[in-house]
Amino acid sequence: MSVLPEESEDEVRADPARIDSARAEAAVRELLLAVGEDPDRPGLRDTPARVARAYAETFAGIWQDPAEILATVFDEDHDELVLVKDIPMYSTCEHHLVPFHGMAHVGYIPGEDGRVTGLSKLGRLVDVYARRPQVQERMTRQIADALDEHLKPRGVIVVIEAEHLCMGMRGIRKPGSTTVTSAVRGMFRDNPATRAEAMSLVIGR
Ligand SMILES: Nc1nc2c(ncn2[C@@H]2O[C@H](COP(=O)(O)OP(=O)(O)OP(=O)(O)O)[C@@H](O)[C@H]2O)c(=O)[nH]1
Ligand SMILES: [Zn+2]
Repeated sequence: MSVLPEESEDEVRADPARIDSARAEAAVRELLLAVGEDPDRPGLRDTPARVARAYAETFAGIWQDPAEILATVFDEDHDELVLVKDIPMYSTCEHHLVPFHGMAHVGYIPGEDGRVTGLSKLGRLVDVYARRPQVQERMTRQIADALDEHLKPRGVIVVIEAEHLCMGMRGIRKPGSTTVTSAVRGMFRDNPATRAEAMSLVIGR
């Protein structure tokens, strides 16, 4: 029996049965025709199938349930901050279907029961919401709300710093600009000092 690493390639590739591959392939072929390309030339012949497979991975989060990820909890009796910083994330801007990417920082203060979840689960949670057509603000809130709902913590803080390729490679063409969004719940929302302390830990390098 083989033991898969935490985030195996197989796992990331998602469930191909969940995507209508034939439909995705036909759509990519149409798009290539629409921009004036020849989808039958040798270099593009396999492209619709490749894009369909890539989309199955890029949008795998549509089919994933955050509750399953956050079902792993440990009784640690910990009542102070748990923060995982610099979680790399790749998402897709739902307006232009091009990537935005950067870092997510996810922290929480466990609830009365002192239960914590596995550290890797915070990264998995980010992926569940990143692998969907997204808007950065919504993704930030969704991560915070999922933690709030499933862990019942005293507080949650989520900060995402990302570069949107739709603002770099096209349109306004401002490559290198970073968009920072935050969502705070519980203690981080109610107590400015707690929030400021967490923010300095998150943003401080
Ligand atoms: N608030 C927010 N805006 C986003 C995000 N991703 C992309 N956008 C913006 O969505 C907007 C879409 O604007 P539209 O005027 O409908 O589309 P557009 O003509 O392609 O806009 P330009 O990008 O300005 O060329 C743009 O201003 C993008 O910068 C995001 O995650 N959050
Ligand atoms: Zn965009």
